[in-house]
Amino acid sequence: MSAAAPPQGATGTATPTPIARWPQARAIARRAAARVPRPVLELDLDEALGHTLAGPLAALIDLPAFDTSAMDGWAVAGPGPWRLAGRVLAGRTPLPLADGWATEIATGAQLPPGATAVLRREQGRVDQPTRAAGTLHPIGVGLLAPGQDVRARAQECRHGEELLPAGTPVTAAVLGLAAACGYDRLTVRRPPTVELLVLGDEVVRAGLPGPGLVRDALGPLLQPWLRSSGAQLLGWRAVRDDFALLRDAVRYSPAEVVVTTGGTAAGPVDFLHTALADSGARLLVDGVAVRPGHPMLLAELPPSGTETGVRHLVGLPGNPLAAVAGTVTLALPLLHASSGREAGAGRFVRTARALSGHPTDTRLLPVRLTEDGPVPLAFDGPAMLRGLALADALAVVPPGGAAAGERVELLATPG
Ligand SMILES: Nc1nc2c(c(=O)[nH]1)N[C@H]1C(S)=C(S)[C@@H](COP(=O)(O)OP(=O)(O)OC[C@H]3O[C@@H](n4cnc5c(N)ncnc54)[C@H](O)[C@@H]3O)O[C@H]1N2
Ligand code: MOO
Repeated sequence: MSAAAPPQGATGTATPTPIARWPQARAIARRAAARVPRPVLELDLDEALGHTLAGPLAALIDLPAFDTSAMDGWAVAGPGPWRLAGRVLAGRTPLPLADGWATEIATGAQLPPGATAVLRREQGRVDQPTRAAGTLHPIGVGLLAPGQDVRARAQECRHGEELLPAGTPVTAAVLGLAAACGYDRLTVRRPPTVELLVLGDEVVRAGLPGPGLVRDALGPLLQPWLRSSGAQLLGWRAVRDDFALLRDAVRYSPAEVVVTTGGTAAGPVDFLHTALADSGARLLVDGVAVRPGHPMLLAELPPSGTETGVRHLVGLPGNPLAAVAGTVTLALPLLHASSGREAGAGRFVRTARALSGHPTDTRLLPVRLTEDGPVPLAFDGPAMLRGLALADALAVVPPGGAAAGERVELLATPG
């Protein structure tokens, strides 16, 4: 027996787990995350990007906070022509405006009390006998409607109004909205920590692969996907095809979620199952009725030295598109749920053409979205990424295929 081989007896779990249907596998992954308590953190806005809101975001002020001019021009009171006096710039407090008067105003400036509308610069002409005084005449506009070109206070939201639900991913737009309504810090879920282990002696991380070797496609592909799930990626490393190395890498990983690639099948150096059994892991999913990717698995790991809570391992198959299928089926649902993100309603489109499926299993198909719905891309074999790199989404084709006119679910492929 080589040093790479598992010990006698460590040949897998005692009770084989039945192959899960694809929707069931996703649900199991989400449910597994529910067992993990998830504390909250307060972060400055510039640290919060990519996290997930722990509670609803409620406005701390009215938005806008005051009646605001939507245009450069004049704030006017009553019907024109108007006598002209002064100006209001953004950021200044205006004086009240009496009926029949107008004052020059900038976009974003606070409307003077008493003003009824804003006349745009291009809609007015000023007779100005002196620099201090003049008369403003409207050109080409009839009676100004009350509130014309005024953004009324609280038009967007009222103080205390809920703007976003708990579980919303913090995007750049969320940061902008939070800042606009008064936040300096956000309360977010503490992200789950993840470590990526890339298995396989044949996998090289740089340069042109030599004879019999392949370049690691999954480290570069999966790191951004895992990060975009709301998780904190602790790092990734290559693990050689050696039973003890793999077992220890899994056992002592500091992460709450370990994601492995390769080693899921039954090859002579596919040690993942035996390493899990030897580590006291409990398989929650061991194979999924999906193509590609059917050897994917999900296991619950006992606590490690550094991580004392429940830990999980997602085993992705080594074939790159199969690993992608495992990511969208098990890894992302687990990590989204751990981050407090909602499952979402799912996105469905009608397919104009029939999509061929697997006789008994769900098929995940890289597609381009056109006016006719999803169009399958060529080069969609389990070992290929050429189709995926051009894809807008993965179409979920039910067992037996989808007929023309049928609705199919689309899974987003993170950017
Ligand atoms: N007897 C059986 N053999 C296989 C089965 C089966 O059911 N019975 N399933 C096949 C399917 S389907 C898949 S998928 C693969 C899964 O294999 P593993 O998860 O054990 O992965 P490996 O054997 O380590 O690698 C498979 C393939 O992928 C290449 N690879 C691995 N890692 C990377 C990487 N990081 N970047 C690029 N390419 C990678 C590796 O070189 C192999 O070509 O098992 C089938 N066999
Ligand atoms: O199902 Mo495998 O996952 O075909 O490549």
